[in-house]
Amino acid sequence: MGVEICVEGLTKSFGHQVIWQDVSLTLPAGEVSVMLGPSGTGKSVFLKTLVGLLKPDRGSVTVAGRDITKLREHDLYEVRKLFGVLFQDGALFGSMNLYDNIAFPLHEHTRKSESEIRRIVLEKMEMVGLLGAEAKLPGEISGGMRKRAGLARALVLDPEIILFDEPDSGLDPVRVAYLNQLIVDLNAQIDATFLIVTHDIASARQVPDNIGLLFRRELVMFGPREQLLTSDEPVVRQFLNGRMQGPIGMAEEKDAAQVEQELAQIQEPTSPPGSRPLTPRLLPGPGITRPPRWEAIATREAELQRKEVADA
Ligand SMILES: Nc1ncnc2c1ncn2[C@@H]1O[C@H](COP(=O)(O)OP(=O)(O)OP(=O)(O)O)[C@@H](O)[C@H]1O
Repeated sequence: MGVEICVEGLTKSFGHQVIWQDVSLTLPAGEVSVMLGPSGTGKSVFLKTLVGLLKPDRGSVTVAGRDITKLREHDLYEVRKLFGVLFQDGALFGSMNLYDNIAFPLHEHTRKSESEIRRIVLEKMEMVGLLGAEAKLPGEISGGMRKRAGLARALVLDPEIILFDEPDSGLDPVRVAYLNQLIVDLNAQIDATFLIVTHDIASARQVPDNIGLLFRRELVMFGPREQLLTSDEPVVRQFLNGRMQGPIGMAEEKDAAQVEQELAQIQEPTSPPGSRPLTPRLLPGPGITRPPRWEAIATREAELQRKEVADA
């Protein structure tokens, strides 16, 4: 069913450089959340802190009831088994074929028989659409296939949580669309908690239940998708619309007067309620049962749209 991750008052710096401070949020069990933010705002550092690869200066990260920031290495190792991580480049071993790459965590962390390992590897390869490519080397396949192979490897230990670091980086828009569908389908099938770091706004609009935005060392917002997509918060609107005008600058150096002037120039500085139809959610593909929460989300989103129209 996936597990909840509860982050409270998390702060991380490297030397004198504060990356982010006082970050608090809950990633609900079994839901898909996306973390956005301009380059260098510490999204990857956030993922690494969640999985215990980096230690925060302050705050807690509670996973399955245990604060991982306080755990000793041995206990942390146990909690890490709940996680699957898809790194940006798939992080595959170049000299191993896909089968051996995907089987690697099973050989490392379990005592399963070869026939059981084979069954699991082929099952996960089928889930990500890679059946038949077992003998290929990572260098012989496309970037999209490497991501899928990395995802199959992240799945073999049946994780309760999957962290995706820019799964769409370097992929063309069609491959991104296929990957998004795969993410939504997988979430419906395995019910794990997903956190995706991405720069791709189209994905962020369609895929998650929840969206967060990091900016200027703070978590500006974290909440249900529809709340962020209809937000009037200038940073959120600028980022989701991919505009130059607004608080986010090339090097985050804009002053308040400049921001105000820019916002006044935008055609729809405060879009009237009801004028922002929600981007439809990406649904699980045919034959995949939707998790029960989908009905509640659809009702919630419909209510929000009705309220916006009524307020207009
Ligand atoms: N191990 C480290 N030691 C020192 N500084 C680090 C370390 N890891 C990350 N940083 C710094 O932390 C900041 C945030 O980096 P991070 O890679 O998390 O940003 P990001 O939001 O993921 O960026 P992008 O969107 O470009 O991938 C950067 O200034 C980076 O140089």
